[in-house]
Order: sequence, then structure tokens, then C-alpha cells
Amino acid sequence: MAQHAPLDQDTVERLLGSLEGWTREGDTIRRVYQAEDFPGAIHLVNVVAVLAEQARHHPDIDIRWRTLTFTLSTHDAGGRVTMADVRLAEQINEAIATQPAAR
Ligand SMILES: C[C@H](O)[C@H](O)[C@H]1CNC2=NC(N)=NC(=O)C2=N1
Repeated sequence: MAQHAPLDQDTVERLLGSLEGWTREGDTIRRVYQAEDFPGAIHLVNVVAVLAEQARHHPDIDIRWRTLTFTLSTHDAGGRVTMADVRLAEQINEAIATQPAAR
């Protein structure tokens, strides 16, 4: 499936140019987000969980108090970045945009 074709590094870097907050970390893409507080962080995790289930594509999520780290890669593509990751990153950004501003 084309959505699960691994993207080369140049393509990933180019696409990240329009994905606010995301960086390439090796074969993955990553966004760190600091929520207002711990419940706010967990709320965002729950919103992202719904989006991930709908997309059938799931981020690794590291939760440390109110700091969330979302890491995306595609298992089916050998752990590399595909358009499925870019699409989910866009959706995570849309979810973040609905959150109250962190102090
Ligand atoms: C069958 C199911 O759609 C696949 O196993 C999905 C589940 N969630 C996934 N999530 C991520 N990040 N990568 C995948 O390749 C992946 N595959």
C-alpha cells in the first residue's frame, strides 16, 4: 500500500517543514507537547487515542507529568516513516490546537 511505503529522509524533512513542532529523530518523527497540567495531558492522550483507533495507526506516547512525547513510525515499513505517520501527526497537531494554552 502506497501509504505504507517508507519515505526517504529528504522527503521527511520537507514534509516536516509544514508540521509544526515535529522533528525527525532517526527513523521516526517526534513532537513534545507540554500541557497545562497532568489532567490536561491525559485528556489529550484520550483525544489522540480516538484518532489513532480511527486511523488504525498508533503513536508511541511517553507521559511525564504534563509533558507528552509523541513518536511515530510505521511497523509495517520496518519502523520507518510513511505518509500514515505524517497524516497522524497532522491530526495530533489539530488535537493540540484545541487544547487550552499551556501556561
Ligand atoms: C493491523 C493494524 O492496522 C496494524 O497492525 C497497525 C496498527 N497500528 C500501527 N501503528 C503504527 N504506528 N504503525 C503500524 O504499522 C501500525 N499498524
